[in-house]
Amino acid sequence: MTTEAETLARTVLSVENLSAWYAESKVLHGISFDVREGELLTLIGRNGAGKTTTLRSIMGIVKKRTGSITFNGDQLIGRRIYEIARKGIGYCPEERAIFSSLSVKENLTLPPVLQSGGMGDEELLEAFPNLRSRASSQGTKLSGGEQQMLAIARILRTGSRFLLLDEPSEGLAPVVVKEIGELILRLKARGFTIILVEQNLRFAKRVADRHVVVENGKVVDILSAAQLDSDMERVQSYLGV
Ligand SMILES: Nc1ncnc2c1ncn2[C@@H]1O[C@H](COP(=O)(O)OP(=O)(O)OP(=O)(O)O)[C@@H](O)[C@H]1O
Repeated sequence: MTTEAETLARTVLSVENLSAWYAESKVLHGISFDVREGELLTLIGRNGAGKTTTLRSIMGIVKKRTGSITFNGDQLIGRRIYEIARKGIGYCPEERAIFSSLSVKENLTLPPVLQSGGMGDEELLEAFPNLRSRASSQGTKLSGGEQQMLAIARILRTGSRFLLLDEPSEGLAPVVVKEIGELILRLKARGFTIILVEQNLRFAKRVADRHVVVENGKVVDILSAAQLDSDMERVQSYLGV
């Protein structure tokens, strides 16, 4: 059943028949899905299914791609990374990309503000209290959870309202995964639209509205949160768990 909110929310990102290559190797084979305003969508699937490549294709990091990716009606295929970032898409890669020689404060202030409405430094330190006490610590001296928080905080400063988060829970202790989950839910409550790549189904289930299942570079299923709840076996079979 479609809820009234789903019917009313407009489509922000539309991916249609997306194929992508690394050199001569084709890894995405016609991916299609839509993301609505304020929605939190996960990409789930086994290792190597093509989830990260989908995010990297949206962001323009994977350059050889065909099909269509429209963001607020603008075509992203053929656009460069900085042009895509300027449209208000923030990407948080799996490896977090914290600059090791820079302090927390320097890491935070490095990316340019691209859109108005980004969080100010004080607002960010309020939202991420553990970063305040670590403000002058070197990036790599942080715990995995703190690095993940910093990586997310950094894109919030740019003013992006559409976030691509690649496995933010990876390698973190359960208590930290819970904190990251709470942070993501707070962002959702503030109206951010999010695509989350996630292998941790329990985590994905807690935060998402819909789940796109990717297998061998194709979308094989799209499930609502309610469908995931009632049919965990189906999803687990996709993930081979
Ligand atoms: N830089 C690269 N050059 C060549 N092939 C790559 C590169 N990065 C990924 N691949 C290949 O592309 C396919 C899709 O990888 P991708 O990283 O998108 O998968 P994934 O679903 O995100 O899985 P994972 O969770 O393991 O990152 C895999 O077969 C992978 O080996």
